[in-house]
Amino acid sequence: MADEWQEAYEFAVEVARKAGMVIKQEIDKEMKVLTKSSTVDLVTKTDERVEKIIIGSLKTKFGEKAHKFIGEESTEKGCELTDAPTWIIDPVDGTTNFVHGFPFVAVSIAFAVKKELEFGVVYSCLEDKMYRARNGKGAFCNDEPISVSDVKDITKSIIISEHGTDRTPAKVEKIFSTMQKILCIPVHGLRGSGTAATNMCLVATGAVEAFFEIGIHCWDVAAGAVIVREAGGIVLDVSGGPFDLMSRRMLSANHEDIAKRIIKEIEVFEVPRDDGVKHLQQPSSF
Ligand SMILES: O=P(O)(O)OC(CO)CO
Ligand SMILES: [Mg+2]
Repeated sequence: MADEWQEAYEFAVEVARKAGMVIKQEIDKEMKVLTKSSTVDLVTKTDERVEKIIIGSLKTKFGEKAHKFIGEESTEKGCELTDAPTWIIDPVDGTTNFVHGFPFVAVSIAFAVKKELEFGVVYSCLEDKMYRARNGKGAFCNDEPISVSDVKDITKSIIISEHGTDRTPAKVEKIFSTMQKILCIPVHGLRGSGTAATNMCLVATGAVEAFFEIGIHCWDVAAGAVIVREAGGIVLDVSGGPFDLMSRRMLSANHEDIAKRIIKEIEVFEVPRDDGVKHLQQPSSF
C-alpha cells in the first residue's frame, strides 16, 4: 500500500481539534478535581470525557479491534507497546494548567506501528495551534512548516524543564540542582509551559533550544517526539542514549551540541517505567 497511514494522520488532526473544542468549553466551568499518583497529580472529569471521545471516534472510524490504544486515563496497570498499530493518547496534557486556567493545555495523539512512531498531533487548544508531523513528511503548525532553532551555543539558549508531580524531597533536590547548574552555565533562560507536549512543540518551532524531563509518561511525549524530529531536532534518553518511549526519560533538542552540554548537568534519578519492565540499562551515545 502506497500511503497506508495518511488517512489515520488526517483523522487524528480532526479528532484532536474536536477534543480541544471540548476542553475550551469546559475550562471555565465548575470542575471536580481528583488526584492520581500524588496529591499534586490532578485529574478531572474532562480528562476522562475527552479520552472517551478520542478513543470512541477512532474506534468508530477504524473498527473496534483493528488498533490498540494507550490512553492516560484508561491505562490502569502499565502499558504495553506491541507491534500492532497503536494510538498513544493524552486527552488533556497540562491538567494542572487546565484546573487553574493557566493558558497552555494540549491534546496529544500519536500513532505507532511495529513499535515505531508514525505520526504525532499536538493541539495546543487555548492558543489554537495545531502541531502535526508524520515520518518523512515534515512538521507543521497550523499548516505552516516549522523547524528547530539553529543556535548551537548553550549560552545563547533557552531551555525548558519541569518540576513534575513527585514531591519526594530527594527527587525535588535533584531536579532543582540540575536546573541550577544549567541556569548557571549560564543560559539565557529556563522556562516551562506546564505541558510536555507543548514544550516539545516549542523545541520544534525554535522558540527554545531544548526540553528535558524525567518522570513524564509515554502519552506526554509520543506525539511531540515525531514533531521535534520532523522539525530537524533530536530526541534522546537523558543519558544521551536512544530515546525509549516507555522509560519516562526524554531529552529533545535542536542540535547535538546543545543536548551534549545539558546531559553533562542532568542528575538522573530512578522512575518506574511505563511498561512495568524492572530495569533497563540506558546506553549513552555521547
Ligand atoms: O497534565 P498531565 O497529562 O498529567 O501531564 C503532565 C506531565 O505528566 C504535563 O505534561
Ligand atoms: Mg500529560
